[in-house]
Amino acid sequence: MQLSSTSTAATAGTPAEEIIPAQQPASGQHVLVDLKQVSKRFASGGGEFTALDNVDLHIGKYEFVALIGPSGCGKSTILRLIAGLETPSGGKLVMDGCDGPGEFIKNNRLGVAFQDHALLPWLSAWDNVALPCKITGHKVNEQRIAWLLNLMGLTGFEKSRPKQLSGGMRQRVAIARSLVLRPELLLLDEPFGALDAVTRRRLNIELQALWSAERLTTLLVTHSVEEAIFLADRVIVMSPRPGRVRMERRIPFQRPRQPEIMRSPQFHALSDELTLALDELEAGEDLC
Ligand SMILES: Nc1ncnc2c1ncn2[C@@H]1O[C@H](COP(=O)(O)OP(=O)(O)OP(=O)(O)O)[C@@H](O)[C@H]1O
Repeated sequence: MQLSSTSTAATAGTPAEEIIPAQQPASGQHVLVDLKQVSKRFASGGGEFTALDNVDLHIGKYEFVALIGPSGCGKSTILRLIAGLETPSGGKLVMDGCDGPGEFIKNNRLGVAFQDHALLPWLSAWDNVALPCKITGHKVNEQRIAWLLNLMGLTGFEKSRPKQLSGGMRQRVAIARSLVLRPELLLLDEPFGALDAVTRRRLNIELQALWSAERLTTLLVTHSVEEAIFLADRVIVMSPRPGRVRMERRIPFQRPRQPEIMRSPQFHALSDELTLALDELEAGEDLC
């Protein structure tokens, strides 16, 4: 299969009008995150290694975008650039009209939850969620913490320490923590990667509810094609060596989405198409 970032070809079960030109939020949508021809090079063995090459990626306000691609294609590097943990070697990162993520970080407009949940083991679930308030000198909003813990199915576990919680619960505490300061933009890097399929599916439903309730803009990195299709408005496929955006699909399912959509022919068609694309990229086929 030929992949193209500007593909307009219809796929089985996916009407042509639902496939939009590459890397664009829906027309008229306010662009919150705008990567313009962004490159990232790392020092490597006395030379340089290009992790990202001319990446164009636009995320609209309130959009849910999922990034998938073979290991090492630069998905986490994109998240780290947006989170201000790395700086671009070339190109521009514009966030809500400002140069770089500084304004987002300063004003707590950014929430981050990565696979390694990094909860403090000596604090309770409640205190871990409250931690960003304390670090930034914000008043601890007890009502909001209770609401977030409830939304994440953690009511009754407020006093539990991380080691007393399951992996899924710890991940949910980390997501609640990332949201306590009411960020507008949520960055999720494989937040459910280490969990079993059943727990993962349940958390996907909870995450969807949370995304709707909070009116969040979300960028999710995942290795699961099904997770990407279930959650996202758009799925973006990257290729490795160097990392580039190769393809994208707009996901047509209405919200709120029920797990039953995963059994629909349209879901299967999208899943097959994206999985095939990943297989080809993994095999290193020339897609240009
Ligand atoms: N700080 C760094 N220094 C040197 N190389 C790095 C650094 N960070 C990332 N890389 C390299 O950049 C490439 C992209 O890494 P990145 O973690 O973004 O990929 P990924 O798509 O998220 O991978 P995975 O799916 O396995 O998590 C990899 O080859 C990685 O080794």
